[in-house]
Amino acid sequence: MPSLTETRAPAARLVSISKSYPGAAGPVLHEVSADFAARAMTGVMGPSGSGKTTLLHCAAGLDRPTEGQVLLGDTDLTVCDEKKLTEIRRSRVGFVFQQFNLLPMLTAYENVALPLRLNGRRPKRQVVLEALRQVGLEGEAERRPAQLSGGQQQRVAIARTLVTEPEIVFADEPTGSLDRAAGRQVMGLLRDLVDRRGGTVVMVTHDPAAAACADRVIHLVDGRVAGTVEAPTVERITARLSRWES
Ligand SMILES: Nc1ncnc2c1ncn2[C@@H]1O[C@H](COP(=O)(O)OP(=O)(O)OP(=O)(O)O)[C@@H](O)[C@H]1O
Repeated sequence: MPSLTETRAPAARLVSISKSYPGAAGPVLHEVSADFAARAMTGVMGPSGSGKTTLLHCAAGLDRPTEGQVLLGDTDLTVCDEKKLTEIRRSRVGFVFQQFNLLPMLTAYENVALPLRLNGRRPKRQVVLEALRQVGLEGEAERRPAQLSGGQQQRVAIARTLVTEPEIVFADEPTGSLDRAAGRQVMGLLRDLVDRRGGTVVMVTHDPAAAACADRVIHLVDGRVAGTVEAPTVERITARLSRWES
């Protein structure tokens, strides 16, 4: 029987992408193909240097593959000019980074309102407060990032993503700077985004506990897809990791 993630049309798709950096010995990604199912969470795992962040950046239109196609819905990102890519990143894609990437001089409220301003929209106060409420931080709206814990800062970053209602959220090690409890809370929010709001998440992680929250895990080794785990659990991920990486 096909899995849940196989029966849904992909929100994004990599078609045989390769990526080389100028001056580097060889390609970092070798003809990688992957479908990121809509309304699902896909984890991307692999050893350090295996190309996870490069893959995420190519999929999100932050970088361009040297060869191959990147489809976001029906849009081929590899033929878009920079202006179009910027517009797509602002309006259709959300990002969550390991280091939160909040602007330190802005309050939590202002950080969450920022993507709407950048999109030329005048943020409605209720909309911004509702995004903060969804991550449990409506009471912290006037605090600056330095006045918040790491977990709270990441939750503000998630609220900043929710507020634009992106088609797809790319998260690069979203729990990598957090303790276990804060990491669990952040994963709960990303899971809610998929389960309650019909969102799509693609997440790079080293953490088997975070990856076990995904519907499917893709494993990269030396810039190639070494395998996938459907309906992953910590035990299955750990067992596969040791097999693929040995
Ligand atoms: N801008 C760049 N220029 C040249 N080489 C790069 C660049 N970015 C990444 N690389 C190289 O590409 C390879 C893959 O890097 P990437 O960051 O995608 O791996 P990763 O799997 O995300 O690693 P990690 O888990 O350590 O973050 C590494 O060898 C890295 O040194």
